[in-house]
Amino acid sequence: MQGKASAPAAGTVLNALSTGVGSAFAIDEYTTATVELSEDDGGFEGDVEDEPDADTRLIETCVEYVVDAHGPDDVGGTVRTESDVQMASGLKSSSAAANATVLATLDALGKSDRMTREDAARLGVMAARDVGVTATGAFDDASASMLGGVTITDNDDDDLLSREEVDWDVLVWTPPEQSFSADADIRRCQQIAPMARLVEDLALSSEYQRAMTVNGFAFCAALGFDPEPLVEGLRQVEGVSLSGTGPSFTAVGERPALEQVREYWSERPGRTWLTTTQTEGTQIL
Ligand SMILES: Nc1ncnc2c1ncn2[C@@H]1O[C@H](COP(=O)(O)OP(=O)(O)OP(=O)(O)O)[C@@H](O)[C@H]1O
Ligand SMILES: O=C(O)C1=C[C@@H](O)[C@@H](O)[C@H](O)C1
Repeated sequence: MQGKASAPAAGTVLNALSTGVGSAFAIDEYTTATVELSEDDGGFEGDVEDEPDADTRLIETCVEYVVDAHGPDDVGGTVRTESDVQMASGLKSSSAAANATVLATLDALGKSDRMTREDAARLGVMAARDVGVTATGAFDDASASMLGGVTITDNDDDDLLSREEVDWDVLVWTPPEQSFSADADIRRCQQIAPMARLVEDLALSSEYQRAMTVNGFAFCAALGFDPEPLVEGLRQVEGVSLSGTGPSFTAVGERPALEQVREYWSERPGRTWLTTTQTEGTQIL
């Protein structure tokens, strides 16, 4: 029994580490999961392409929870992910890996109609909480990746507050470093809650680009990132932010303006590339 699914990465409008309310938008870069199940009870083994030392507990736990809920007894198997974006870079690869794995496992079981897509994202969030790779559960990131478009969520109760489709070009700068969400300084993020509430108000009014820019300055300050890429971005576009807990930055707007921003950002170490928003969300292949 084999199943395969592909989930988009995402960028941040509002980081949820401050108040529990977060917002993210899906981008056209993917993590793909392939799940093979067989009738044995040998457990589930995960593997991340080109990352032999990666922590595979998240994807193994996602397979296990789907099989427990919807599969027969005595099933074991493997799960392998391949990704366009590097892990722990602020582009929600953990949410994409979880979403792709949950839908690939349902596909392998022939049970893809058994869960709504929102609940499939919630199951991945539960696995992420249980293995400790998230601060709030990150239902904002998971819902954006599962449903596509831009979502706003309350991660305290995994509630979807809003979803809207947007059509932006997106510039991404990913420095070579990693920054794990589970290691972020939550206390400092909570200290900037008045700024997060302002970002939330802007996002709920669909002023996403201004929202993400305020988010960017606030969370660069709280998490100790240099805000210079934001200042460079604002010369050309209205929407620019630190993504997630970093270290990536994203800028959104029209392509010619983003090509100008790329001139500044590509002077820095790491990878700078252009992509677009994505509206289809996670797909079974
Ligand atoms: N492609 C992948 N395949 C399997 N597991 C992954 C993958 N990407 C991330 N993970 C899991 O998620 C953990 C990293 O989670 P983290 O939330 O820090 O990264 P991120 O999602 O890239 O960052 P952010 O939440 O800031 O966007 C990894 O240690 C691993 O357990
Ligand atoms: O781990 C978490 O709870 C989160 C991590 C980042 O991606 C944040 O952007 C997100 O809002 C919440």
